[in-house]
This record gives sequence, structure tokens and C-alpha cells, in this order.
Amino acid sequence: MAVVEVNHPLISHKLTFLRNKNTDTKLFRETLNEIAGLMTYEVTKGLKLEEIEVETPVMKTKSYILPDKAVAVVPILRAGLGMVEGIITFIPTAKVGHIGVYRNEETLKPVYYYCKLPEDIADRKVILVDPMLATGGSANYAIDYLKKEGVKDIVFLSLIAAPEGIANVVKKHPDVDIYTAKIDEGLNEKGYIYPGLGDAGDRIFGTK
Ligand SMILES: O=P(O)(O)OC[C@H]1O[C@H](OP(=O)(O)OP(=O)(O)O)[C@H](O)[C@@H]1O
Ligand SMILES: O=c1cc[nH]c(=O)[nH]1
Ligand SMILES: [Mg+2]
Repeated sequence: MAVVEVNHPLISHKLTFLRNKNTDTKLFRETLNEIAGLMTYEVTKGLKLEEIEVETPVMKTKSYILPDKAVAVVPILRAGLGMVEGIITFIPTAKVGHIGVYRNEETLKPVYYYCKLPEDIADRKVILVDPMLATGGSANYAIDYLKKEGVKDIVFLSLIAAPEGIANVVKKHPDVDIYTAKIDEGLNEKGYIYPGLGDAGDRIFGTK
């Protein structure tokens, strides 16, 4: 189990735009995908490669490729969608599943409403994505769901994580590595991460 805060000047710089309440939807979307792309570099460091022979203009040589079935990306709807493009830009062979879970605003409990996964999901490493890890309820629900589908290798990729949410996921799923661009201070009385960036889904899709 690992909890990794991906510290990089480019990520910290871009995160500032996402935090800023005056950032418009277009810049918010673009920047979130850019950070997701940068974080993909870190999350995929341990991926296993296949050795193949390739012919350069000069000679034959051994080289390495990612097997086609290596990765699936599963965004937690809606906000997770905001990171998918940035990830699959770097892993074009990744299949994309969707799991719909929203958080009840009063109870803060996850409410399930949709799922569609690639048929061979159990054979792949799953990058489960959601920009916000707050109480950890949505992440835990989605991880439970994926495990029931037979997935064995899951990594959770978030943008901002609250210490409470990290603790809850680590407790329930100690085998799942968590990557985040920033571990924030905590959760306020409404269950929002502070300082945070507000409601990620609303900011991506302009719904408020
Ligand atoms: O860790 P938790 O306490 O479960 O909170 C985090 C969840 O809340 C947000 O989704 P939201 O319910 O706002 O749905 P949306 O993505 O459709 O806006 C966020 O994108 C996570 O999925
Ligand atoms: O701060 C938070 C907490 C949950 N969901 C969000 O989008 N933001
Ligand atoms: Mg939301």
C-alpha cells in the first residue's frame, strides 16, 4: 500500500488555477486534464512491458511495448470524467469503464446509479479516477464494486485528497495505492475539502 503525493512544480502551478474560484470552465477542464496527464507518468511507473524485436533503419534490436491489455481507466461519474482524456492521451490502448456514484448532500453517503465496464476488466490494471477524495465513501464504493467484478490491481488517482478520506480508503482497501496531487487540510462541516476547489463536477460541467 502506498499513499503518494505527487509533488512537481508544474502540477503545483496548475493546481493554483483549479483552486481559483474565478477560473472559468474551459480553463478548469483543460488544466485538470493536463494534471491528469502529468500524474499518469507517476502512476504507471511500475507497469510491466513486453519485449519485442523492432527493426530500426540501421539494424534489428530488442525494444519494449505496453501490452494492449495492460490498463483500464475507470472514472467515477461525473467529476472523474474530467481526468480521462489526459490519461488516455498517454495510454491510447486503455479501455474506459464508467461507474456512476454521487454523494448524498445530507448523509454524505455514496449513491450508486450506473456502471459499464470493459469485458476484460479483471485482466487489467485499473486506474480509478476522481479528482476529489473527501470522506472516501465514493472511492470505497467504487473499489468494492471493481473487486466484485474480479479486478485485482487497482490504483486510485485523485487531484486533491482529505486526510480523512485517505484514512478511510487505506483502512478498507489497504492493497490500493492512492496517488494525489495534494493532501489538503481536512473536511468542513458540509463535507467539502478545504481549502479544496469547491465542487469539481459543477466546475467541470458548469452546472452551478
Ligand atoms: O469522498 P466522498 O465524500 O465520497 O466525496 C467525493 C465525491 O464527491 C464528488 O462527487 P459528487 O457527489 O459531487 O458527484 P458529481 O461528480 O456528479 O458532481 C466527487 O467527485 C467524488 O466522487
Ligand atoms: O470538496 C469536495 C468534496 C466532495 N466533492 C467535491 O467535488 N468537492
Ligand atoms: Mg459534484
